[in-house]
Amino acid sequence: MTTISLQNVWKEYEGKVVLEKLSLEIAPQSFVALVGPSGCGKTTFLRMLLSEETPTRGRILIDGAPLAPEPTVDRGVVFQRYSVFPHLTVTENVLLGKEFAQSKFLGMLYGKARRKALEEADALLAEVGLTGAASKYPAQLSGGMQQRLALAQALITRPKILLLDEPFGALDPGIKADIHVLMLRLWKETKMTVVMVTHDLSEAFRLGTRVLVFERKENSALEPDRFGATITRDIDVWPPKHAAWATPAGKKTPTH
Ligand SMILES: Nc1ncnc2c1ncn2[C@@H]1O[C@H](COP(=O)(O)OP(=O)(O)OP(=O)(O)O)[C@@H](O)[C@H]1O
Repeated sequence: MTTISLQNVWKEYEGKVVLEKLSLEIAPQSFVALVGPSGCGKTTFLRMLLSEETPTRGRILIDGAPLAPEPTVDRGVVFQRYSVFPHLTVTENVLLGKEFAQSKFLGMLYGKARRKALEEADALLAEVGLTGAASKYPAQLSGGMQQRLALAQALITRPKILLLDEPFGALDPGIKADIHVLMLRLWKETKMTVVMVTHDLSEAFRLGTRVLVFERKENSALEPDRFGATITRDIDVWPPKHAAWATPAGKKTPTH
């Protein structure tokens, strides 16, 4: 159960204001979809939640405590591309998430710990419909399968927060629809808080419990760097998804 709070957060790069006056409470188990014009700072927002960037002003709190200064395993991330490592097999890619979590320095799992991690990886691969692809390399998978793998890799550490940067943006519509069903199921089962950037409004409303619109309210031709984007719309999606998306027993996971 993770609450994210932003208190008057600003982000500037070399005097250029990208984001301003972000004050926001994200309730536990929310699925927040972020939309807005290109370049308005959506990825920057995610990177701040991941501690890859720090706010220029303001505070970000997780369950009331300041955000850790570096990325931690309780925050998973999936990008549109390049989330997985091409030289590792599907299973090795999933294990890698676990290995990073286990030991920052050695990064390898041995003996009993490795066997346990392998069991977890197998279960997760089954969950995302990739059992048959365990020994393949990412280049041998379709785009949809690669994103399923990226999800499995992000989920092996059981993050409390999952950050998604246009994860399904490059997928064909049919494959996208299947992975949406999977995403909602994973979100429900894990009880994570999800924050997803998307350019696709219908995706935002299909997956999100809440849709945030980022836009620049003010523009100045003379001082183009003066104003950043902020939240201009904050929409609770109706009907609420928690009840409607109960996982049926004997679920079926497509494999593309
Ligand atoms: N490390 C950086 N140094 C300087 N400027 C940056 C840096 N990262 C992002 N920016 C600038 O911040 C602004 C917002 O970028 P960001 O990638 O967050 O936007 P976005 O809304 O995610 O865009 P898109 O929808 O096109 O992916 C852009 O003007 C970008 O050039």
